Amino acid sequence: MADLAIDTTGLSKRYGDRVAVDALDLQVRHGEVLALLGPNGAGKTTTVEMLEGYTTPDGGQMAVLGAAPSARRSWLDRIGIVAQTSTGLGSLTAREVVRSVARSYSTPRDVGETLDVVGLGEHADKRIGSLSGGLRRRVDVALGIIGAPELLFLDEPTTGFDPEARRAFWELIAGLARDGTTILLTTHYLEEAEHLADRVAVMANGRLVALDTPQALGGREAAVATVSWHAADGVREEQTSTPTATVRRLQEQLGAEVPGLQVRRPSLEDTYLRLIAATTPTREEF
Ligand SMILES: Nc1ncnc2c1ncn2[C@@H]1O[C@H](COP(=O)(O)OP(=O)(O)OP(=O)(O)O)[C@@H](O)[C@H]1O
Repeated sequence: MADLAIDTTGLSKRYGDRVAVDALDLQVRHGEVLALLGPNGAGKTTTVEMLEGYTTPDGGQMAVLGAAPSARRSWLDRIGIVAQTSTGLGSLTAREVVRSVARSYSTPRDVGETLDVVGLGEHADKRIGSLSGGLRRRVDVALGIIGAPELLFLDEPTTGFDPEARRAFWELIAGLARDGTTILLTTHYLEEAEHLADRVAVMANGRLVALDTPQALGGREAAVATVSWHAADGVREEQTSTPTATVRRLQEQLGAEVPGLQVRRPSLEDTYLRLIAATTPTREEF
């Protein structure tokens, strides 16, 4: 379909006896940010590598930007990749590497602006080998976006980032998404998925076990809420599916400002852990 950036049907991959990806049906719209979550060994990287054209599927169909992934220049020109393993070009500077890769794209971004936007401005002329792990990861991100891709694959992009760098990265990704870039992101950080993704796909044992907005995943919106407040004899808690009515009742009993009032629904992490616990675990996940 023309409005899909990624469209897979029954996509499968096995390694020996091990089914890494098991008949995956996945549709990602143009301009969408989709976060792929799942425990170690769930099949996220294998999925991404098939969509990037690095791994050949054993079964199923896929269209990525309307075509089968390939080494064709015209297709690669529209794709950006930040893989899980980092660049090994330690003896060159970030600017040299990014400038050189920019030449292989037909309409690259400006090199200096790209280095600035990933937060490498003041480190751009240092050898990559002398940079910290987090800064080296930013070089990977710069290389992923230098071609101004329509579709960007990010495989665990912020591993090793400090909280400040992670926030700066989120702003960068949100900006790319606002400009219409389609983004497929794998991450183990639930907060990252919640912050960035339009929809979240949860994989376990090679299968898709849930796909929804971060707000609605696994029935989160409809889940029972916990209302807690400070009473004279300590903290009280009530489970309810009508928290607004409970708060109104508490206001009538305790006054307009209910002391220590909190209304909590399951976090994305609570929901994710529940979804994963409901799947059959494999040995690798322990
Ligand atoms: N090249 C390979 N050869 C053999 N088995 C592989 C290969 N690549 C992946 N696998 C297996 O396929 C399964 C899925 O692995 P994959 O790397 O896709 O999971 P993942 O969800 O990306 O995990 P992680 O969160 O640890 O990156 C695992 O059982 C893994 O051991």
